[in-house]
Amino acid sequence: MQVTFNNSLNPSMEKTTFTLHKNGDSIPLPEIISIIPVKEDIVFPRLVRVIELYGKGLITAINEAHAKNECIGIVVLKYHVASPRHEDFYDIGTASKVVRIFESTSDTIKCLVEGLMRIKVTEYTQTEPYCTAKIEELREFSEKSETIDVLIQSVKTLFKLSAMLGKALPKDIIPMIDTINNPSIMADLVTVYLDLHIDEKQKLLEMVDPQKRLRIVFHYLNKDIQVRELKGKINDEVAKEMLKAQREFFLKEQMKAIQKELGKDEPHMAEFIKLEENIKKAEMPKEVELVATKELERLRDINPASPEYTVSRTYLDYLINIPWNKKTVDNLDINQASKILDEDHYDLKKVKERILEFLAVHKLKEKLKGPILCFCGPTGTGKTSLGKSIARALGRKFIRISLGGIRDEAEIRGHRRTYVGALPGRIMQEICRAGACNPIFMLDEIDKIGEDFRGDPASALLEVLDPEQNFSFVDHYLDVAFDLSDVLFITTANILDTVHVALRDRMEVIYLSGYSEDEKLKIAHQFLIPKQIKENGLEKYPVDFQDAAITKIVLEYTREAGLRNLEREIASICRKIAKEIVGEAQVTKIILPETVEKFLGPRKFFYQVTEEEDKIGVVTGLAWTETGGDIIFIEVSRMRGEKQLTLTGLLGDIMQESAIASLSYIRSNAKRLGIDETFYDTSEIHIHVPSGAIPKDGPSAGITMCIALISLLTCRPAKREVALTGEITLTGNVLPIGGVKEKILAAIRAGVKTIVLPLKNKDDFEEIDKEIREKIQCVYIEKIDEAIDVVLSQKP
Ligand SMILES: Nc1ncnc2c1ncn2[C@@H]1O[C@H](COP(=O)(O)OP(=O)(O)OP(=O)(O)O)[C@@H](O)[C@H]1O
Repeated sequence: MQVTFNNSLNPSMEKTTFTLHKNGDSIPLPEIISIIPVKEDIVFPRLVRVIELYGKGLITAINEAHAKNECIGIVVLKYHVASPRHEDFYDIGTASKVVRIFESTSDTIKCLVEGLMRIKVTEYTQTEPYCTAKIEELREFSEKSETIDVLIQSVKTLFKLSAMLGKALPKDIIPMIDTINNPSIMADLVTVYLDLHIDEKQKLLEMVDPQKRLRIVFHYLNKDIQVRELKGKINDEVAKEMLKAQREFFLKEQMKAIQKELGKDEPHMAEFIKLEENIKKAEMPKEVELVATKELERLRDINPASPEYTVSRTYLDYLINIPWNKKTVDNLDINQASKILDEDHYDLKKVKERILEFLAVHKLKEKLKGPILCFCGPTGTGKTSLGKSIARALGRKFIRISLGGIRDEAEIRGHRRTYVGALPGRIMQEICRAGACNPIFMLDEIDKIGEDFRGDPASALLEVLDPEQNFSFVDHYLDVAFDLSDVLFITTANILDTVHVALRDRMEVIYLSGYSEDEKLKIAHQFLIPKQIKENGLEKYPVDFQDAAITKIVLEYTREAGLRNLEREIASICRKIAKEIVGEAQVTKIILPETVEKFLGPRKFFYQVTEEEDKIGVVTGLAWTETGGDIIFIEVSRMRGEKQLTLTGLLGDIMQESAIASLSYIRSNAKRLGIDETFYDTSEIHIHVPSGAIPKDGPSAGITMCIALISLLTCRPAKREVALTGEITLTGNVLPIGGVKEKILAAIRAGVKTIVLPLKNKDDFEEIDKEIREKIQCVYIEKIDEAIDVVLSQKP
């Protein structure tokens, strides 16, 4: 239904044209009129509108009223029903005049009506073919007041404002509204253009007080303006966003074109899209994702031909490939772990026990945080392979890096990206390679870290190994924090003395000592031989290694506390057998001591001290090296000369000082020891430790050197079968030393019968297996003098 404003509405004509009284001369208002129900909109007095009606009854009513120039009453339906009856009509409506009929068919009629006044239906008098009813006029209040004038002005202003804010209105309505001063017309006209529900408009029609209507209209207009303002604001924001998006799109298109010109064409765009996807997939922490996104933005601006592009790209690749949140699932079944450890290693009860405790705590606490384990012991005693077993038992990835000889801090923590060819440190590189953030990380040979002008790698490790700090480890290259707290670090060392004090403090040391001959025999049978047979493809040609043959290898072809060389020699024999099989020669099936010599050549080591004669000035000592214990022979000789001490055999500072201390002790106690007090005035003393190419150090050869000197100066031969170890002080006290088990094993291997130990090492000796202890006699001393008669024979 379209509403149009009657053009004839102007102040001068208002009264004559739009007001109608019962006695008015245009159309008389009869007592009974036809009632026309409309569905949608209300016809207000003094306004015209086009209505379209259906149904024969209504068409007849309109046609008759038009022909007879009679009034009709237009009322609105309360609710939409298929065939409405008069109960469904509102009582109050508008008496109207049919101004013109546009078209009339048998079914519809379209006409222009003009509202005349408010009426009330009092009683329906006819319902067929159309309704007629008795009506009465609803007279409007018409007093004038200042309030009404102000209200009219306010409504005008708000209406105009609403139009300015985008209210859709016929184009000549604003100039026209300025001319209206009648409050009733003003209220009705504005009501027509308000977006109100039909019920609300009906209420306004029913109100006879124009001032009240004006107030309500004012209120609705106000609300309408507020909504429009809000809509405008939202629209502005949306438009701004749109503009921004359009601008970005436009710029990106431009950039693409520029990049294409510069040679950075589509393939690279595809690469960037891929990188963007990968960044999202990498599950990085929020702050890292931000860094990566920024770097990607930077990468877009770099010419792919420039070296800087590669640097930036490599950096991004590292950020993407770091397993920020990728974990392997731990297998915390203690029995299974114990089985795996036993499968891989012989004995090592204490170590295995400690590892199982570790796993048990992990199972209870969920997060394995705590001391870093450090396996300390001679080479080849199974430190690295234990680490592998733990990884296997836990179901974690295993990483191993050797710290031996590392001098540059950047090896641990990476170079800053400003350096040419910068890369992340070994820690982050290996974690990237493992693809999980919770591997077992073995830092091998922590005792061999160096230090120079390029920094102190040990200090960098302090952060890595500190559970309180390593949750935010920052690699210099990556420059973002990575959480290392899920990584299980295990370190290995041969000796603890050279390990940085602070590092040692962070670790729980588990000692692995060397193996005795018997143990080696068992390990060879149970582990090393089956392993080498498998590795050399001899599964189908079983080889029988006799005990005597293995013992021969252990004694004559290896000199170690561990098993590495033993395994190597066994591997060598297996290879020789493999060659026999392939060369179709006669295949050796049983390995006897003779076969060992045939395959491995002449013996490599001569330990047997019993093979040598007792001599003056030559004493058997025990040393502890990285390969375990070893025996050494300290030789001293005296020549004509004057107060000179010569030391040879690549002796370290501590060993040299021990030699000087021994000499001083003898010189100051010469008389008591039965030595000429002036011997040094006329002689030069030379102390030599054979195997001159091997560096030796440590204080434990002190008492050996002292006894060698006493032997020389008293001309009493030293028993070769007696070996000594202990530190000496200037007053002749003997101090305890380390590596007792390794030294004892080496002594037994070499055929030593008696060993002289500092009294304070008694506990260490008693901790060793009884079987081993029974093979050697031990003499404890507190003072060097107590060793003299044990080691030296009487003058010949
Ligand atoms: N108790 C053992 N039972 C079975 N095999 C063992 C045992 N101890 C060591 N091995 C074997 O000895 C070989 C050498 O061990 P591994 O490499 O672990 O020595 P390591 O202590 O790490 O030496 P390094 O200090 O030189 O690194 C391995 O093949 C290992 O399987």
